[in-house]
Amino acid sequence: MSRFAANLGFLYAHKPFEARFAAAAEDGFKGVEYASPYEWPAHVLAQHLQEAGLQQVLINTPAGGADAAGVRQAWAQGLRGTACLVGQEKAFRYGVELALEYAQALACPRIHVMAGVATAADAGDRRTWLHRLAWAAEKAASNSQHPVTLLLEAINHVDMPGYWLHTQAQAFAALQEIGHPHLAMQMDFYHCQMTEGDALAQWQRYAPSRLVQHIQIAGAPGRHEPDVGQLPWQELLVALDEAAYPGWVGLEYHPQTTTTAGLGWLKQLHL
Ligand SMILES: O=C(O)C(=O)[C@@H](O)CO
Ligand SMILES: [Mg+2]
Repeated sequence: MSRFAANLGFLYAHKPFEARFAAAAEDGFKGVEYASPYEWPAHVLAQHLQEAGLQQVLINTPAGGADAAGVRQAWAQGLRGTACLVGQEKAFRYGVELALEYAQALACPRIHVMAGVATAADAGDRRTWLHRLAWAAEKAASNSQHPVTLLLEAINHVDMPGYWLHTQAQAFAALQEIGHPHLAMQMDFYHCQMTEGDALAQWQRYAPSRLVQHIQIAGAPGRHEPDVGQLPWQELLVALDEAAYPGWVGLEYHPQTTTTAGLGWLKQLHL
C-alpha cells in the first residue's frame, strides 16, 4: 500500500491516538497524515512514527490561535484556519511558523494551509488570502534544510458551512495567480464529489497542470469507505495511474464498522 496513507484523525478512532500508528503499520500502511499534531510535542510524534516505521505525509496549519494555548483551543471554538481572515494576521503567521517547525521535526514534506470560515465579523478577503499564501510559500521555501510544499484544499459546505475555499476552481486560480513553486493543490475527492458532483471530471481538468500534489478519498455522500456511495473510486484510481500521479492518497473517512474490516476495497487492489 505504498501510496495510500492512513488519516489518523479519522481511522482507528476507537483507539487512543498514540496507538493508531502501530495499528496503521499492522494494516500495511507506510504513510500517515493527520490535521493537528499540535496537542503533542513534535519529538513524541516523531518517536511514534519511527517505532511504527511510518512516514508523516501531511499535516495542517493550526485551526487558529496566536499562541500555544490558542492553538489547542481553536478547533473547539469553531475556527478552521485563518489565511483569508483579515483580523487574523498574527494568528496566521504564528500558525505557519509552528506548522513549519512541526513539519521539519516530523520530516513531513506537505502542509495544508487552512483558509478559514467566513463569519459576520470577518467575511474573509481574497487579496489578504493571496498575499498571505505568497508570504507563507516564501517561508516554506526558505528553510534549506527542510523545504516544504504548502497545499490548498477545497472543502464542501455541507461538512464545513462557510468555509472560504470550497471549489477546485478557486484553489487553481489562486495558485496560478501567485505562481509559487512551493504552493500546490490538495484534491479531496470526497469534497469534490459533494461540491462539484463529478470528482473524475475535476481530476481530469486539473491533472495536466501537475499542481495536484496530494489526494484524499472517501465515499460520497456519507464520508465512509470509498466503495460506499456514488464516488467512482475505481475509475479515479485508474485515472491517477494513467496520469502517473506520483503522490499519496490519504484515506480520510469514517469507517462504517472498524478501520481494518473496512479495508476490503483497498485489499482487492492487490497492492
Ligand atoms: O476536512 C478535510 O477534508 C481535511 O482534509 C482537513 O484537513 C480539514 O480539517
Ligand atoms: Mg480532506
